[in-house]
Amino acid sequence: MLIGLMGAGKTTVGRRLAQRMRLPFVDADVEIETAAGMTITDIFERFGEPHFRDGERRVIARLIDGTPKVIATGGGAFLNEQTRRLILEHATAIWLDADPEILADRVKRRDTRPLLRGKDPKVVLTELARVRNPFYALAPIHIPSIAAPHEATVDAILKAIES
Ligand SMILES: Nc1ncnc2c1ncn2[C@@H]1O[C@H](COP(=O)(O)OP(=O)(O)O)[C@@H](O)[C@H]1O
Ligand SMILES: O=C(O)C1=C[C@@H](OP(=O)(O)O)[C@@H](O)[C@H](O)C1
Ligand SMILES: [Mg+2]
Repeated sequence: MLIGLMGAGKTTVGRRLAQRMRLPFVDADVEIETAAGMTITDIFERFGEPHFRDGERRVIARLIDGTPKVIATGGGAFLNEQTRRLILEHATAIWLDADPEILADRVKRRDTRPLLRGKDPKVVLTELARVRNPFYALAPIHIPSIAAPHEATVDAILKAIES
């Protein structure tokens, strides 16, 4: 289960990790969008963040309950106390970690993250790192999300899982 801030690479690295482990890959954000029949941006706009977090918790509970898989969470999932407990008790949490400056650069390409809309991503991500990193640090595995290739990050994760 990959956790960490927006742009850390949970989705992209998670997909490669799953291929290497020959496990199915699921992105919780995609599952939420499918279940709700609308985009994350629309869920935030129409129902607000608490409603999104509630759906996120239910989706992650369902995914954890199923067959073994690699799961990419959305960056805020681990901050919800119930979701965090589920993940820590029933999955292997892997924190993909990078500096806010690097993350800000990576998230510029897509405009699908409601928390960053119309704001300076570096400012938002610096504040989120301050608040969230102490929680992410509860994960048993901590991996720096270095610059490409993703394969190097996947190797580091596989090594950490083995030991
Ligand atoms: N280690 C990396 N080096 C360079 N670019 C990366 C790296 N990890 C992710 N990216 C890029 O950053 C963007 C955000 O990655 P994504 O996997 O969506 O992050 P997350 O799901 O954690 O928000 C994507 O365009 C991705 O290709
Ligand atoms: O950090 C967050 O609170 C969020 C991160 C997003 O996922 P990514 O971390 O995959 O961008 C998505 O779940 C939503 O926009 C909220
Ligand atoms: Mg993602």
